[in-house]
Amino acid sequence: MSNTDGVRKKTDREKNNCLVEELEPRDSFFVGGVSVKTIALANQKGGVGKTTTAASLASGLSRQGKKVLLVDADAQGNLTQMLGWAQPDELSPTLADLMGKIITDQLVSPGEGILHHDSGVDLLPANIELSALEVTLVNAMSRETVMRQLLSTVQDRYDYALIDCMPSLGMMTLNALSAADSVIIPVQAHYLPAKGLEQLLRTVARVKRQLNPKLEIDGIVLTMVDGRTTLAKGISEQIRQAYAGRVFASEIPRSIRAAEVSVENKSIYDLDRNGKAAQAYINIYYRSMLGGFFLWSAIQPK
Ligand SMILES: Nc1ncnc2c1ncn2[C@@H]1O[C@H](COP(=O)(O)OP(=O)(O)OP(=O)(O)O)[C@@H](O)[C@H]1O
Repeated sequence: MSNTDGVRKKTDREKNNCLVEELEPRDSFFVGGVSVKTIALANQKGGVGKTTTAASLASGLSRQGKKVLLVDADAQGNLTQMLGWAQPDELSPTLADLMGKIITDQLVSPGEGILHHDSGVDLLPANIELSALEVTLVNAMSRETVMRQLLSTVQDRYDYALIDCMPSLGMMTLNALSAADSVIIPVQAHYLPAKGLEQLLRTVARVKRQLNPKLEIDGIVLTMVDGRTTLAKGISEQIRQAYAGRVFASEIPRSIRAAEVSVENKSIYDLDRNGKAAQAYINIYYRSMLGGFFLWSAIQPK
């Protein structure tokens, strides 16, 4: 794949030129930005480690003394459950209620609906109601920037906001990308994700051009890498070659401890502070704090 890399990039640019659908132009473009460093964890493929990565980066940043808000933007409410709220459907208000208030022009009090976890990380929870809200968003004014408006009500309270996106490229993910300063893309090193990744990168490019000029890509994180198999090593190598310069050097290994993060209500640092998964997440948040990669030129259509 390495010797065809130059050809691939050219082809991708051509694809960008002809396949990019235009987003409806909206006056919402001019809504003020959020001043915390806001990072969206996005990949339309399910089960790739978005939620585990969001929770692990948040705990790590919190341990560095940063004030961190986690935003569960997935109707499955997995992040909400991971942090110990086992019945997300019984919570109120949730992200859906608060975004609904923004849509209907009601006042949202700063901090409304935010839950405080013992670890020091705060959470805007989600539940199944977010699915209905996503349908409502389609006909809402400034529909792509409702989350950005909501997060602007707490912008002075946090150093970081991490948004755990749905496994889709629908309205909620567009809202997350419109609210974010940067995006981290977890990719499971288990199959070749080229097609899905190109689609995601084109979506990020459209959002940057049309809704959120400050949006950057922090990088692709390879997750659940099984270092024992030559298949995983080969796939990891191929992804690094295909997306040269856009992949974090640190890989998240497949590990029982990392899997336990989703059920133990403990962070990877509590479970295995010196393990490879914890160390890899530490490297990634340090890299992200430094501004990630400057990769934009690689995916901008000419
Ligand atoms: N490094 C890892 N090693 C082993 N298992 C992992 C690792 N990271 C995540 N998992 C497990 O993989 C599953 C999917 O992870 P996670 O929920 O973080 O993915 P996701 O992309 O957020 O999923 P969804 O798209 O459904 O929201 C979970 O059961 C989680 O515990």
